[in-house]
Amino acid sequence: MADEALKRVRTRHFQRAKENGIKITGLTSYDQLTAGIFDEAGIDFLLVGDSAGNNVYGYDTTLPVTIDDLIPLARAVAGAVKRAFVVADMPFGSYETGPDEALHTAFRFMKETAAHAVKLEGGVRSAEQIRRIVSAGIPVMAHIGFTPQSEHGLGGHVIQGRGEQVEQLLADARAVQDAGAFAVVLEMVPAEAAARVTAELRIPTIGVGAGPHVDGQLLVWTDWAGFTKGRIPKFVKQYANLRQTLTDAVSAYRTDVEAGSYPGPEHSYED
Ligand SMILES: Nc1nc(=O)c2c([nH]1)NC[C@@H]1CN(c3ccc(C(=O)N[C@@H](CCC(=O)O)C(=O)O)cc3)CN21
Ligand SMILES: CC(C)C(=O)C(=O)O
Ligand SMILES: [Mg+2]
Repeated sequence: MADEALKRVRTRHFQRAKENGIKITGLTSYDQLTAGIFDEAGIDFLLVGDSAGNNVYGYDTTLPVTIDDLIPLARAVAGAVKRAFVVADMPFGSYETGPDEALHTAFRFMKETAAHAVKLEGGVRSAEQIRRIVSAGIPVMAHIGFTPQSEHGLGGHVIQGRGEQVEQLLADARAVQDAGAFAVVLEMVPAEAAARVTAELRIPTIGVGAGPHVDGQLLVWTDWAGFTKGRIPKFVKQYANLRQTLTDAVSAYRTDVEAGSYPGPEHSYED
């Protein structure tokens, strides 16, 4: 979506990008420093993901994450951007009981942070929630395919939409579009299935492990930057090796302090 250099990204720009065949780029962010860097680099949208559970809070899954865990992060990210569209992820247990709960949660993110939209997981099963939030004037990004909040129900990190399952994926995609979502994330689905969804929908598809035939891409920034500890999904391309960079830096610091070579005169004050 590269042009419109300084104008804020809006939902209509997502729509226009799809219509004009211009790819949309997204990354997660959980803090103001990365948000500022990604925004200045022209990333179109930043997701304050509940993947903060793994990447900020040290949980094994996203399930324990609460609204109160995410609000300060969403405030930091939204406060740091000039152009990027900021999406706040609704955590597990904050919208499933019904449209009233979903709208209440969306109101909290919109009133207590400067985010521009919310995201929630689920297709057909979340359509009424999406409809209610959208009817209150809040844009919703949907999320179908592999939905990490249902990891246990889905039996692990299992690719969704293979073979006959593509019909369910298409039904979910139609349901979120009909409910008024402005875009839909497709996570861990075969490239062919994502291509079918993308061709059928009017709204843009954002792939996370969904191959190239989608309208945009999204990655968890710590995966993409080589910061994540442990296994990263196959779909991630690593663009940096932050973990190694920081490991080398901290070893050098420790060595210097132990050897008495830091701080030197240039880091010390005179009387
Ligand atoms: N987009 C995204 N969704 C996630 O759920 C997620 C991330 N990123 N990144 C951080 C963690 C790490 N997660 C994952 C998810 C999948 C694999 C994985 O290895 N998947 C296999 C395919 C599934 C399988 O057959 O097990 C792979 O080869 O990619 C690893 C870590 C879950 N988390
Ligand atoms: C991986 C993306 C889609 C997400 O929901 C998150 O980072 O929380
Ligand atoms: Mg999430």
